[in-house]
Amino acid sequence: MRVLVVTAVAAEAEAVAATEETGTLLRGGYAITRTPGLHVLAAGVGPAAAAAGTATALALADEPYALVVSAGIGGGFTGRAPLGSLVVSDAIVAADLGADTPDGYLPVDELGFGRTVHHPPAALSAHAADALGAAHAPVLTVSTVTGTAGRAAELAARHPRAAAEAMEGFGVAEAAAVHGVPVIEIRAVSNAVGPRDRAAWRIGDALAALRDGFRRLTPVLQEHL
Ligand SMILES: O=C(O)c1cccc(C(=O)CC[C@H]2O[C@@H](n3cnc4c(=O)[nH]cnc43)[C@H](O)[C@@H]2O)c1
Repeated sequence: MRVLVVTAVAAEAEAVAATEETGTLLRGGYAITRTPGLHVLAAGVGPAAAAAGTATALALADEPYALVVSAGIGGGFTGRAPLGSLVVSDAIVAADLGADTPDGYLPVDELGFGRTVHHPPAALSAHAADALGAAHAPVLTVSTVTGTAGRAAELAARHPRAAAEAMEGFGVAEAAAVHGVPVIEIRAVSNAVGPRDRAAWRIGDALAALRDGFRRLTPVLQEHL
């Protein structure tokens, strides 16, 4: 069983891999840390970087991966995912991939092309959420971090079950789908989705939650993969 975990930055990769070993460079300049059963790639911030890095790692793998995990810190929707908590996706949703119209936002699938949702394996994601004490809910992928109450309310109304937003999950999922590999997303909440307030970020707490979450995840992966 081999799992590819894709983070945005090195601090997230270090929390996930929980090893003293430093990563090596994959073709394309991506840092990858290989531990038994878990390969952790830092692919950069945003859906495009995440898709490019994931696709590269999957294409260059000498053995197939059984699962791809998009992991890192994220924003939590108020009342749904508090600071320092974890969210395991039951859906990975592209929340700003579409068109603005006089009648409101239209997602790209309603425009007649592409898709906006990937569904992780249901039993695996439910078991993972249970083992991690995490919310089991949709995670939104955005290209622009939400920074106002108005935008937060708009997203919360459009996605009433969404617990978190981040910037990479949908890109990772698109690349995984091309390679026929299942995908889940795990986010540790570092900030609330809403008005910009950098002083309120709790990145250290979120990275600690991510580290603890991956320690609990290993037996779940062994059972399902
Ligand atoms: O400058 C800001 O106001 C600001 C607010 C939140 C996050 C950022 C980032 O640049 C971090 C992007 C990075 O972290 C993930 N992340 C963390 N919190 C959020 C969020 O609330 N919404 C979207 N992404 C978030 C993201 O996946 C990136 O990897 C800046």
